[in-house]
Parts: sequence; C-alpha cells; structure tokens
Amino acid sequence: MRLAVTGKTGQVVTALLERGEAMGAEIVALGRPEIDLSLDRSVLDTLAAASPDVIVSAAAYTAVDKAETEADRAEAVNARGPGLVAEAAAALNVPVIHLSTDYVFDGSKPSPYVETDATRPLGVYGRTKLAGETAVAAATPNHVILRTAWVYSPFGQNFLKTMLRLAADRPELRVVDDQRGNPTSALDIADAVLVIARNLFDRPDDAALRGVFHLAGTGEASWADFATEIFAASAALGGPSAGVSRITTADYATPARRPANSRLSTARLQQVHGVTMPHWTTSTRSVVERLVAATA
Ligand SMILES: NC(=O)C1=CN([C@@H]2O[C@H](COP(=O)(O)OP(=O)(O)OC[C@H]3O[C@@H](n4cnc5c(N)ncnc54)[C@H](OP(=O)(O)O)[C@@H]3O)[C@@H](O)[C@H]2O)C=CC1
Ligand SMILES: Cc1cn([C@H]2C[C@H](O)[C@@H](COP(=O)(O)OP(=O)(O)O[C@H]3O[C@@H](C)C(=O)[C@@H](O)[C@H]3O)O2)c(=O)[nH]c1=O
Ligand SMILES: [Mg+2]
Repeated sequence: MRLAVTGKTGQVVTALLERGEAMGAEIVALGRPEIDLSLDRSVLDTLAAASPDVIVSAAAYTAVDKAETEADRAEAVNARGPGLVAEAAAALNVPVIHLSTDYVFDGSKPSPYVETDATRPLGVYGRTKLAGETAVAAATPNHVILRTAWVYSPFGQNFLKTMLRLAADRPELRVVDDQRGNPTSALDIADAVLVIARNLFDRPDDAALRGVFHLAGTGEASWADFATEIFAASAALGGPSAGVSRITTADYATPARRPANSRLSTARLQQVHGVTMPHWTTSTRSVVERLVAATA
C-alpha cells in the first residue's frame, strides 16, 4: 500500500514517514515546491505521478494566532487546497484521509463532542479548517475526515516542545487551566491513519468506513495539566522542568479565541475502524523521553 501525504516537514507527515515502514506501507511526502496548496496548480499532476493507493491530506496553515491576520492565506491552504487534493483523489479513484481539528467547535458543550455535534469555530483557523472539511466532502464521497487535537511530537513545533524550551530558562510558567482537550501524539495519529488507510483500501465500497471521525488521545487535560505532566516526565529524566502557575484564559491574551472545551469522543472511530488510542500521559512520557535523550 502506497500513501501520498501532503506536506514534507509537518508533525503528522514526519510521524507517517517513521511509522509507515514498520507497518509495511510506503509513504511519499509531497510538499512545497512540488505541491503548494496556496497556488491552484499542479496538485493533480503531482499526486497522479506518485500513483498512490490512498491520499492523506495533512498539510495545513496551523498558526492559530497568525491566521487572524492572514485569513486569505489560511483559507487557501486549509480550504481550497484540500478541496483540490480531494478532487485529485476522486480523479484517481482513491480514498482521501483529511486531517481536521477540534477548533471547529465553540467549546460550549459540557461534555466531549461527537461527530454530529454542531460546529461553530471561534477563529479564522477553525473557520478555514471547517471550510476544508466541506470542500473535501463535496469533492468525493470516498473520504475520511479525521478531527484531531492538541498534536505534539518530537518533530516540528508544538506545545510540548515549547514548554521544554521555555523551562530551560524560567523557573515558573503561567499556563491556562480553563481550556480542556485531548493531547494527541502525532505518532499515535500516524498509527491510526495507517490502520484506517488499510481498511479503506481493503473495502473500497464500504460506505460505513467513510465520513467524519474524531481521533484523539485517550484521557483529557487542561493545558496546565499537560504542562505539569511534561515537566514531571522531563524532571524524572534529568531534563528541563518548571513550576506551573495555573491561570485563566482571561489572564493570557491571544489574538485568536480558543474553545474552553474541545474534548472529542472517539467512540465512533473505535467502533467502525477498530482504532483505540493510547492514553495521552503514556505517549507524552515517550515523546519527552526521546527529546530529553536527544539533548543529553
Ligand atoms: N498541530 C496541531 O495541534 C493540530 C493539527 N491538526 C491538523 O492536523 C494536520 C497536521 O498537522 P501538523 O502535522 O501538526 O502540522 P504542522 O504545522 O506540523 O505542519 C504543517 C504542514 O503543512 C505544510 N504546509 C503549510 N503550508 C503549505 C502550503 N502552502 N503548501 C503545501 N504544504 C503546506 C507544511 O509544509 P512544509 O513541510 O513545507 O513546512 C507542513 O508539512 C493539519 O491538517 C492540522 O490542521 C489538527 C488538530 C491539532
Ligand atoms: C506557550 C503558552 C501557551 N499558553 C496557552 C495559550 C493557549 O490557550 C494554549 C495552547 O497554546 P498553543 O498556541 O501552543 O496551542 P494552539 O496553537 O492553540 O494549539 C492548537 O493548534 C491547532 C493547530 C489545533 O488544531 C488545535 O487542536 C490546537 O492544538 O496554551 C499558556 O497559557 N502559557 C504558555 O506559556
Ligand atoms: Mg500553535
């Protein structure tokens, strides 16, 4: 099975390159300059040349705050680009697995979100990602849209790496404690995507395998809980750690609003695709281990 993935250095694409081999899949990473999602060209030709069995749409404009002042660019990369990728999948008659986000929700629900809950993004990033979902679904019924959340890994930029970096020269960090969600390892996402891709490949006519699914680490946390776990794991290995001062969203001004609750129920994914995600604390410890070992 060969997977063509959009993006070259992103967290999820890097995790897929690492995990693909172990799972007997070939991963072809296609990003700039061959595929630039902000330009309306060459997407079909470049994907066709890779002869994929499944296309994974993982590239995105992920700078949540910067998106507030770069809405056109976010719209191109997060909405129009994935639409072109899904049109290419339709033309090549292969499934597309498209990554989306918990930030499509407004956070007002008191319990974990299910796939059929109403969406209402609070910012440009979430709004353009939701438009991407719509574009993908309009292009082909042969799609899986995976809403994931709070992605961290040893790769690229993420909250876990930011915490370790800031802890190196500060004794205490202020971290919001009133936004709750599901920290999710990109390596666990890669493992799940490989299982889902195999299911779609093996059962091309099974409509029940298609549609929107929530994919996130088991268990839940606030950003302050996540930071506390990161520092406990790091300190145990002699790595950087800091005290966590628990603050509210009102005490931490950012250009973009973020949902207070973006916990995702993964029951549908478990039932339909047989994917069970590891607990976020287990995966957090293993990512911290890799990062601390790399700098020791
Ligand atoms: N990060 C997170 O916390 C979350 C992410 N998601 C979603 O998961 C998916 C994967 O995220 P993640 O791996 O963390 O993303 P990253 O921010 O780590 O990487 C973004 C990727 O998108 C590529 N990209 C950006 N702009 C363009 C463009 N114009 N043309 C082509 N490629 C482009 C980058 O390319 P290059 O390699 O050239 O830099 C990079 O590979 C995304 O769809 C994201 O919206 C969902 C929830 C949480
Ligand atoms: C760095 C830092 C952040 N924060 C807060 C700000 C924010 O509310 C929260 C998370 O900050 P970040 O900017 O790292 O995370 P953010 O960019 O909001 O992360 C989101 O990215 C996109 C791509 C997604 O799809 C989401 O699922 C989610 O992962 O933590 C602190 O309270 N203290 C700090 O020192
Ligand atoms: Mg960010």
